[in-house]
Amino acid sequence: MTRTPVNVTVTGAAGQIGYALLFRIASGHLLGADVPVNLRLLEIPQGLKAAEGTAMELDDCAFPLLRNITITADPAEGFNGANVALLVGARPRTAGMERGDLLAANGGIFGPQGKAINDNAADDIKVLVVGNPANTNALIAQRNAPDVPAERFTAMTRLDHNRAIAQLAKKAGVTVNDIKKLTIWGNHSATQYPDIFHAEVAGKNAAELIADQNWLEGDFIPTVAKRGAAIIDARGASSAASAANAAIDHVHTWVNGTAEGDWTSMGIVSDGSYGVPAGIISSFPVTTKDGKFEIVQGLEISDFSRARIDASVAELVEERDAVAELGLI
Ligand SMILES: NC(=O)C1=CN([C@@H]2O[C@H](COP(=O)(O)OP(=O)(O)OC[C@H]3O[C@@H](n4cnc5c(N)ncnc54)[C@H](O)[C@@H]3O)[C@@H](O)[C@H]2O)C=CC1
Ligand SMILES: O=C([O-])CC(=O)C(=O)O
Repeated sequence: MTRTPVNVTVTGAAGQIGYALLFRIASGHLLGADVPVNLRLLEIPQGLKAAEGTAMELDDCAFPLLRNITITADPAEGFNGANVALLVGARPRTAGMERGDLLAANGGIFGPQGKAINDNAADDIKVLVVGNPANTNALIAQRNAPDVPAERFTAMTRLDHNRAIAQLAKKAGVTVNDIKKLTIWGNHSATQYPDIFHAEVAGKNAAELIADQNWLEGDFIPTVAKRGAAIIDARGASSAASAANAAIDHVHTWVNGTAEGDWTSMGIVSDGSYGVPAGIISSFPVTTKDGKFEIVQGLEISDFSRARIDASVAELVEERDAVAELGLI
């Protein structure tokens, strides 16, 4: 049976994440090895020529699943009929900046794109915001798309999730395959809280197995939370291939489901669970099935975890208030 192609829009297609992302979408890693895709590359006018070059290379791969490529600087055309939208296009930070410092530069991008999604995307649109500050940019896009169900707007904390899994696996001396139920709470920023208290290492509770509070507080949490800055310091540019990989993972898991006995982390519109104010876009532990996600409920939150979740959520509330002040939501 021939499946109907899925329309996937990528903004910032000519940027470094775009270059690492598009070839994997076209080769079937985003949605599945049997799902044909049409690519819509949305750029600003200055980025169109480079996007055309990338499209030439995509052609040259002769990907069996890639049906057609549209390149445009017009958001209405870029999001026309989109089933999946990856909002990557935004300025990256450089050394010495926090991601929140990008709010003024990037916030203005996401209102018009949210509106264009509202007016042009397919009814089943799923949106992942990657451009920083991702949670609050996702909030801006969501608030500008009143006809789209709020839960279709998500922000990427999967890179943090994957980073935390890698660090925990190293410490425990196991492979990443043995790590389950890791959670990133809060903002994709230095205040995020990577939580190992419910995580499992080969079926055993991670915090009890590691039993090393100094490592947890002095090494694991800051290493994960500040990894983006460490990459900028080492590479001279912000994470690209790992960010693209996380975007692929995020959407693949959303569409195809979490594994039995595991969950993932996604920035989603809070319903008030775990005391996170309803309406802000915060990272939670979620399970996914049939293209829908649910927050994992009933986890016991210790005082240690509570203080860290609250601090990150307080930052998200501040960011929400700042963009409200700027008239972006
Ligand atoms: N959530 C996460 O975990 C991560 C987020 N990021 C963020 O992703 C964003 C993109 O990073 P890079 O690809 O490295 O940046 P880049 O500078 O290489 O590429 C950005 C691209 O976006 C385009 N662009 C700018 N405004 C646009 C608009 N209004 N519409 C469409 N395209 C537009 C630019 O022309 C450029 O080609 C940055 O904000 C970065 O901080 C990066 C890594 C991880
Ligand atoms: O740190 C940055 O600016 C880029 C990013 O979001 C990450 O690598 O997590």
